[in-house]
Amino acid sequence: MSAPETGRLDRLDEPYRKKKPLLEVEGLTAGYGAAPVLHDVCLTVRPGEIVAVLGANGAGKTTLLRTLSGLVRADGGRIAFDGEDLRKVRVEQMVRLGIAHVPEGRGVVTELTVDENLRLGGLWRRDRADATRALSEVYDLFPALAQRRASAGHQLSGGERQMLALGRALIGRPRLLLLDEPSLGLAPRITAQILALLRDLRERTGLAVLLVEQNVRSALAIADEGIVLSLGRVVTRNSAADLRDDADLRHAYLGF
Ligand SMILES: Nc1ncnc2c1ncn2[C@@H]1O[C@H](COP(=O)(O)OP(=O)(O)OP(=O)(O)O)[C@@H](O)[C@H]1O
Repeated sequence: MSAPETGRLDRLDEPYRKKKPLLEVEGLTAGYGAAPVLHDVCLTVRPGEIVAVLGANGAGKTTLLRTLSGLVRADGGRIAFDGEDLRKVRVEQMVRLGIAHVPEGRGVVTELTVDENLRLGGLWRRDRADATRALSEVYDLFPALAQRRASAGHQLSGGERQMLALGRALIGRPRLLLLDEPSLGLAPRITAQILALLRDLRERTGLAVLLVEQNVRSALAIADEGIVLSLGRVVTRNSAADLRDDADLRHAYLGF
């Protein structure tokens, strides 16, 4: 396998390139048993940067997010978040540190109401007033959820559930969002709304996002950088604009 192509990253838009990385991953190896799924994965995400993780089914995208959030144990390599060694941080401490993971399949508690689900995301806040403020910020972001705050999770549409999962992650005001397949099962219009919201959040709050997405065009439309995984290895890292616009790159790494 040839070394990942990285030269074009120099052309990424400022100011993101100047900022110190928030997440730094080097030589990451991880998997579920004897044979690793991820091999020697390296990536960085800077504050306010959206990095899309692309690749075919089974390439290891979900495993990467699960390893970063501590759900899968890393066998080797370095994961640093704001300089702190994430491999030593327990899963339940990730939210306090500023990392939120929205897994594929969304993880909404279907028996609880919208309001209760959101409060779960802010339970760790000591200050009740702050938790209430965070809750109203999320309702401002998702007016559809505000209208359904008393509805149970199982009464929501797929799009509403995805918004709820995202809202629950955002209530902790994370610095880094690990987002797995937000478009899964959603109508293109809802997907576009959710992705536009991410872009807006990063502009306003400096939120950094590591975005796993099967819908390559949508992901590259909002991302700054794209990383392509194949069989658990990073085969290329490029600016999203190059992956979008350079037909040779697209054919070589994304197959379209
Ligand atoms: N819990 C698990 N136990 C054992 N192997 C697993 C487990 N989850 C995933 N794998 C294997 O790890 C590899 C990578 O899977 P992963 O779900 O990370 O890929 P992916 O790129 O997210 O795929 P998709 O786009 O289909 O969701 C696959 O070969 C898969 O079979």
